[in-house]
Amino acid sequence: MTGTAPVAAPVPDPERPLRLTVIGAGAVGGVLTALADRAGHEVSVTARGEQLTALQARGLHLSGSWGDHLAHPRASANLTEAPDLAVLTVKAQDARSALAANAHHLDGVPLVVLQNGLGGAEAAAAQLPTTPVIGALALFAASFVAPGEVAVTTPATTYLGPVAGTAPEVFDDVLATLGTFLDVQSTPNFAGAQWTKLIVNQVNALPAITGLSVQQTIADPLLRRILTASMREAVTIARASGVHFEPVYGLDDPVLTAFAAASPTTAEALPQSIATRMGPVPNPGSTLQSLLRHHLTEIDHLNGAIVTTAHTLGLNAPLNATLTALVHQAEHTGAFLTPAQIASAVGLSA
Ligand SMILES: NC(=O)C1=CN([C@@H]2O[C@H](COP(=O)(O)OP(=O)(O)OC[C@H]3O[C@@H](n4cnc5c(N)ncnc54)[C@H](OP(=O)(O)O)[C@@H]3O)[C@@H](O)[C@H]2O)C=CC1
Ligand SMILES: CC(C)(CO)C(=O)C(=O)O
Repeated sequence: MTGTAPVAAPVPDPERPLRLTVIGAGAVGGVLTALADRAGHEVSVTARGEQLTALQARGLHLSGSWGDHLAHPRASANLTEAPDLAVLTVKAQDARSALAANAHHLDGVPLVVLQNGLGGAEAAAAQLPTTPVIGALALFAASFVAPGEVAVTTPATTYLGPVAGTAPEVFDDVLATLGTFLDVQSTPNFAGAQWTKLIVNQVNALPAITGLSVQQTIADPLLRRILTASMREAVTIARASGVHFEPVYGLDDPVLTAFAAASPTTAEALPQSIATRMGPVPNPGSTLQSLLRHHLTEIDHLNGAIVTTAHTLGLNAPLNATLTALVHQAEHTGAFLTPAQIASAVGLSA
């Protein structure tokens, strides 16, 4: 894959385990916690609600594509000491308050911000000016099965990119450390990689509106047509704002340029290739998972980011705007829609 460089992982030193903390150990953070613990690192987490109670009482159980492991990380509502390395894995809308609550222990500590959407890592760097920040984009899929239980439904690479102001040697150290338990690659243009991931995350909205998995959504002819159209709209807006798509998950600038130029029917091959990569284990996606836990979603940072970008250019992204509104409707009503209802809402004939 061009523009990315695999890194040889160092062997963890049993004499001095690395003290890694995961801020917001939900689905993705839970997976990182269990993998890091299995690799011999000393892991602590912050969590809240039922998840915090379960972690303190029973520990954290990982299952799925990366095997089974039971970890007993130190769990608290907020950090109680400064770690060697921190990873922030809360949803975008919780990032600012989670960082504010832990800022005192993050001074000078390398912080990986693993978050979908645009600008999360950059916002963290602006909020914590004395903390070196590294951006991360996970392509593996993680499910929050129950408090204390997480599962990997699709194994895949996590892409890391430096944020302006972070020293190259700090970035290299973090890449090597995460490489001791995770499949990681560096990406030089992190903003371009965030955009490519945002195109992949077009798969999130329709499952949240229908209650279906990503794979079921893409298998449905009507939903696949809507998804293809929303992805094409997103690529068009990105290109209008001068984005260069970095290689992520088999997508890159030439692939997405050809996707936007293809006939709508030919273009459907792209979401189908994403479903194939995701494999057979149903993946609800992180947005539907928020809804199923009766939480607000990240949708304003996903399809909503396409709408915002369009507006800054004096353009519109009507399909992404409607999908954003339909996810908000599902947040408020708790009811799912059928493919035909969605087609009617977005003005497509069934
Ligand atoms: N799940 C996936 O497959 C993937 C997710 N991502 C991205 O990774 C990020 C994390 O997603 P995901 O793991 O699914 O989200 P989750 O909601 O499962 O995990 C986030 C956790 O952080 C907790 N939390 C929020 N604020 C705080 C706080 N201040 N202190 C302590 N804990 C807190 C949440 O608690 P509560 O439940 O109470 O809100 C929740 O348990 C998102 O940006 C997502 O888009 C990227 C790739 C794949
Ligand atoms: C890659 C994918 C689609 C995995 O589910 C994801 O990023 C998400 O669910 O938010």
